Amino acid sequence: MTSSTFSSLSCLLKDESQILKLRKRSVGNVFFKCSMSVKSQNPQPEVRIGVLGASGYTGSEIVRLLANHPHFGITLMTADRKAGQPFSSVFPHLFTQDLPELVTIKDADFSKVDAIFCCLPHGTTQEVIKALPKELKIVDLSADFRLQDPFEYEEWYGQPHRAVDLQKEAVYGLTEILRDEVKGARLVANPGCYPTSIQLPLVPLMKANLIQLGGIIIDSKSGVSGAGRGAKEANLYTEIAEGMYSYGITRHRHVPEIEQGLSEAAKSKVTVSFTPHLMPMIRGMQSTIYVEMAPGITTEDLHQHLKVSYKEEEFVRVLDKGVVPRTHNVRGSNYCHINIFPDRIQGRAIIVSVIDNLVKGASGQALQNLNLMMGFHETTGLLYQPLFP
Ligand SMILES: NC(=O)C1=CN([C@@H]2O[C@H](COP(=O)(O)OP(=O)(O)OC[C@H]3O[C@@H](n4cnc5c(N)ncnc54)[C@H](OP(=O)(O)O)[C@@H]3O)[C@@H](O)[C@H]2O)C=CC1
Ligand SMILES: CC(=O)N[C@@H](CCC(=O)OP(=O)(O)O)C(=O)O
Repeated sequence: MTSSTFSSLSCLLKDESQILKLRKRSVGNVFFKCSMSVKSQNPQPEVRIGVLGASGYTGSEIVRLLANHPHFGITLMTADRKAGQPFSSVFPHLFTQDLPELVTIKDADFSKVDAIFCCLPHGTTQEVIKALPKELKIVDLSADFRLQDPFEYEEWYGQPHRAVDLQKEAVYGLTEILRDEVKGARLVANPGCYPTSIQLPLVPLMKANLIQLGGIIIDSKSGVSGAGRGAKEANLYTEIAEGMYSYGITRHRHVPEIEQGLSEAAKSKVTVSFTPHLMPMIRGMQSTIYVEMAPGITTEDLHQHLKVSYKEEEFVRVLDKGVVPRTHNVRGSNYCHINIFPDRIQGRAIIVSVIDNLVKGASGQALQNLNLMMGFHETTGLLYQPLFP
């Protein structure tokens, strides 16, 4: 099929799954051009989107992804310190789009939107979402609504939860695992980046009782964009370049989120050793997970089970035996690559999982969720191929 045939055909298709099948026989870049032309012929968006925190890393990543979306159009964008500045001066790489100005949340007109991506710091988020009109669909990228138990929130976040009803209402948006719940949700708590990279491989294995619940060791590494765009001494180039360090040892706030998801999958309390590391790279995240297999189970069994579990999934790829997942191979995309290796210690396996923290670990998964909540195919606007190297 030639590029131009693909463009004309896929622009005529309404059903995103048909486009997906077509794309698999063509190239990703052509799909991008097609989606842009659909958008330009359709100036009134079907779904009007607000991005709260559009001047941050995850907010701007939402804006980048929505450039490729045929149904969603941005009609509201907020910022805090950068309110009043033209978006094109805050993020010149996104200058091609016709975007609204950056306003404060106080000045935002929520009658202009049908759905919200909330890309604000945790703590602030619960106060903001509590005050929003109740009919809005919301995907929240912060940690505020991920934990089901308000006391656990208080223990790990150091202050009482101030929107407990919303915390109860929120659905945890690990899309591949909780797709049906996400479809019917009004408020989705988008998972943290580390918990996404960890739960995607472990949840299916736990549900099938293929690994032991004890002795799980998780060593994770993140790019610096995971810490957001706000200026902090610890994130200066001089502090990050040519070195790495672990942080939050035994007390990182993603521990309860990881344990909550794994305990639900195992139907029994799971406790993990989790150590995150900051790496001298901009994007990307790797989790290396050491597990003990159930008696009689081999790494081939784990690999085969994950292959089967994710065989219909666009965004989770279980690599062929021996192929090492690399952050470069998912960069800028919504893909998660996973593989499993035998440990030298008998009975143990080593699982490696990689994502882009800003895409599958944040804005990409958020868009996947909002697509489902609004009744569209979940891959809509997300079929970017990774940016290698
Ligand atoms: N970065 C990542 O990889 C991931 C981040 N997350 C979570 O997503 C959320 C956003 O993260 P990220 O984009 O990295 O953060 P950034 O620091 O890059 O952006 C934060 C945004 O929130 C705005 N903001 C800050 N404080 C306030 C406030 N008090 N009132 C209103 N707006 C405010 C900022 O505006 P201004 O710049 O104008 O001051 C900016 O637009 C966080 O909760 C984060 O933990 C989740 C997964 C991964
Ligand atoms: C490198 C870095 O600093 N990463 C962040 C995690 C990013 C994330 O997922 O944060 P939320 O849970 O707030 O959404 C951290 O360790 O706190």
